Amino acid sequence: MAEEIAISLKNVSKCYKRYPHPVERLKEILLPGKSRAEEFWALRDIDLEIPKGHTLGIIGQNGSGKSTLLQIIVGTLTPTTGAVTVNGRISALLELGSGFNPEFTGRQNVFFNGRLLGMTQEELENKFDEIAAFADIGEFIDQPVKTYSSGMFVRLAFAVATHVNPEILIIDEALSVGDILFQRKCFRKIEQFYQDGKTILFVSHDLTSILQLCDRAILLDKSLMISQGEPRQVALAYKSLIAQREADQNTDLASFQQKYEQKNDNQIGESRIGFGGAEVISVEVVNSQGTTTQTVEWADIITVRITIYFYREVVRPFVGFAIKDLKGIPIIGTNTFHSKKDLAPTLAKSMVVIEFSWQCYMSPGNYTVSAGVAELGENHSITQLDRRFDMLPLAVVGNPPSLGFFALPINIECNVLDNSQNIFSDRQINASSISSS
Ligand SMILES: Nc1ncnc2c1ncn2[C@@H]1O[C@H](COP(=O)(O)OP(=O)(O)OP(=O)(O)O)[C@@H](O)[C@H]1O
Repeated sequence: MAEEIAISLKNVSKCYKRYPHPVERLKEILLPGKSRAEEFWALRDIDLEIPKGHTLGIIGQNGSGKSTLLQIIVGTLTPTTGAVTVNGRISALLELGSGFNPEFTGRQNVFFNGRLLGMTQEELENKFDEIAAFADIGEFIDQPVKTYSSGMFVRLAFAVATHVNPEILIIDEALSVGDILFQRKCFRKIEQFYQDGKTILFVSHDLTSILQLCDRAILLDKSLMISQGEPRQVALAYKSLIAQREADQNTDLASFQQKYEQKNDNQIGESRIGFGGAEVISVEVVNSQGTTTQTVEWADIITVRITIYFYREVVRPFVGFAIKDLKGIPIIGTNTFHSKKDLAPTLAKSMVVIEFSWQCYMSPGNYTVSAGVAELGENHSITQLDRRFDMLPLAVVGNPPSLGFFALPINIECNVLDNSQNIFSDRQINASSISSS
């Protein structure tokens, strides 16, 4: 059965008028008849369908068109060309302060903003305590919002946006303003929305958040949508783009090579960036028996062995690896520079093998191994010579009793202080305080 579409954009473009100098705007008013504005296309030919129940991450450098796209979807901007269809009630957290009256108190704004978002007075009265508890800004709820810090603002705005029962939730970067505990609370709320089958659009420069929260992503660049699909692939495309921009700015290095291969046999797509000069020839994982393998036992001592060929002399080389989970979230990794194991200068046409060994306490599951070689320059500037993302799949097997990314041996002690209060058997510990840790 075809998926129901929550948001559809067909050939959407947005053109702004820009004046090269403010005086040109004045001239246009005083001497009408001739437009003195220049056209600026903030979005071009965007074709996008977001099925219901999906969480879409939107990635892109500053000025790439992300906010323009969201505003067009929300309806606060009209596209210059193209058509937008939205199926479902939207609640959006766009610019800080939009939808709030600065002179009103937080309490008044909950009602003001809630009404704008389609709630009735009665619904808001019923929800108010829940909204105030989520925002958790204490007595500031009765102060004018113009006196709020940006963190308080986003707390209240997020609380309202997520408690008005939207079918589509749109969040533009706002969460980065809140403190870490509030961010966690918001993430849980977004995950809850996802589980409830709602559609979410999420803009962030933090790729880890995109990987954690989203099941698909798009990359905008200079008004165009240049990549869409699985978040891990789109995040890699973004990293390649950033590396390419850095390379373009570095005119000393004539050739920037970018290779991209799809390795379907491993179900992982390798991505590769670098200036050349050295090459990661191979990466192997070796277990404590000395066997090269892609499946290791939990708690075994494993070695990541990286073989590098240096085409030229590199004065301050460093080599590193990263292990990521299948969402692309880094789990463990280091490099010789961070580990203060400086490598000697290498000669041209030399082969070097570097080994990183550790006891593999990663939780059982599937991972990928990435590796790279780089050169340290003046002022700690870094030139990537060859970085190979997701070269190798790695499975950790075993059955350790633990939660989280690592299953570390945990020492548990119980001291019975008073026979009448055996804390474990009497379940005196508050269950919610355990589960929220
Ligand atoms: N009202 C406007 N008039 C003219 N140009 C505008 C206007 N609003 C946005 N732009 C331009 O359109 C481009 C896209 O802006 P937009 O705010 O959508 O980018 P963004 O990807 O959200 O950036 P950021 O990550 O910095 O928020 C930018 O170059 C911006 O300067």
